[in-house]
Amino acid sequence: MNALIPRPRTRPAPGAVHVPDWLPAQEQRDLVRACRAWATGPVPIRHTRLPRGGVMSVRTVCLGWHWQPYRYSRTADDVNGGRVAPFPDWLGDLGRRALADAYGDPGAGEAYAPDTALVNFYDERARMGMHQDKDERADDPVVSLSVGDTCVFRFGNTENRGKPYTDVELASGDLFVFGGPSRFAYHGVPRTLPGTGDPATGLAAGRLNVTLRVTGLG
Ligand SMILES: O=C(O)CCC(=O)C(=O)O
Ligand SMILES: [Fe+2]
Repeated sequence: MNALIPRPRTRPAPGAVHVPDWLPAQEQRDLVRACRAWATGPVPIRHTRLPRGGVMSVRTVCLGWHWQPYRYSRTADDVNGGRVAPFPDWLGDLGRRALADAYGDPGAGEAYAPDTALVNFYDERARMGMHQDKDERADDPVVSLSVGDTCVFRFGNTENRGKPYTDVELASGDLFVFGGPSRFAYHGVPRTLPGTGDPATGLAAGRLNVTLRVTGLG
């Protein structure tokens, strides 16, 4: 929900930009509707299984390429073997607009060609530990869009999971981009703030996050 006083843009690290209230309400609703459809299949949204037997508390469904720890494939071999839904053109357009706005660089926007999206759903207990997005074979920026409950997004350094890091609140409609020197920075979601989302988005509870990436895979 929009605050009376707009939240300022911040740059927690070089190449990392937080743009509050970037996605208009109607597009948040459209994104929720699309995520709801993707969550049903061809590969259903699921708690990702980790190699050591654990499961992630977040539920994830992928577009374009399927991600499982720690690789991308065209088929969801750890779910139902299905081929993931295609990465839609409109989502690429959204990513180009996002990047151009975040960096104030129309050229960077035009050149951006994401080919995968990870759609994450957080219920009130879900969290994501500090990690790097490093299974891509390209160093193009990651574009992240959030809808629903606000979360604490921890954006760290490229060396380790610890300090220095910056905690940023990502609210519904916020954009976060990390590229350049921050592309391989550790980041995570220590918690969400249940009840902070506006049900008018179509999401009665929880948080959706969509990250767009360039896999560099052919
Ligand atoms: O939920 C978020 O804001 C971050 C998600 C994330 O880091 C990931 O999917 O790799
Ligand atoms: Fe990540």
